[in-house]
Amino acid sequence: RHLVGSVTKTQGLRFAVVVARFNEIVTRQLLEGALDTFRKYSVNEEDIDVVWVPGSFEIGIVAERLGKSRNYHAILCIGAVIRGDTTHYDAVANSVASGVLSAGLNSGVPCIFGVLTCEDMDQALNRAGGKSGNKGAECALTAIEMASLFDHHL
Ligand SMILES: O=c1[nH]c(NC[C@H](O)[C@H](O)[C@H](O)CO)c([N+](=O)[O-])c(=O)[nH]1
Repeated sequence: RHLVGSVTKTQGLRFAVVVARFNEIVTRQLLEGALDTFRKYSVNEEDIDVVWVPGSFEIGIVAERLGKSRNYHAILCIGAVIRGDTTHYDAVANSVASGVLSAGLNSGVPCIFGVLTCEDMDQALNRAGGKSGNKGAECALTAIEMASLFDHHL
């Protein structure tokens, strides 16, 4: 048997989106891309909760708490870690990735990694609705597939 999530059967699926305010000109566009995709795939507005956190470092603990609430089928994590001239880029980038992974493993609810890690603002904006597409939209599709896989098969 091949167990696969469907992206067409979204009825009843509930999502949380954890989004970082840091680099908001990027993360707001990632969020819009995600919400547009949820709408396009007929996810009801009232089945989506958006939770804002100060920075990407804070995403993991909030995602785990939302997962443990058992209120959501998947949690989409959105942020933008940009090296630019910050010194603790590596510390933040590495901790954010492991934070999102742990949140999923610890809560048992799929936590989707929609955090950009870029060298500069241009790269980030290109991936948030620019010429490289919108990572927020891509990750919303991943969230739907994983939510459906877990809800129907796992
Ligand atoms: O989301 C980000 N947070 C950043 N730092 C803040 C961090 O996420 C925490 O909010 C902060 O360290 C307090 O815990 C960033 N940089 O510093 O470069 C960044 O690029 N992106």
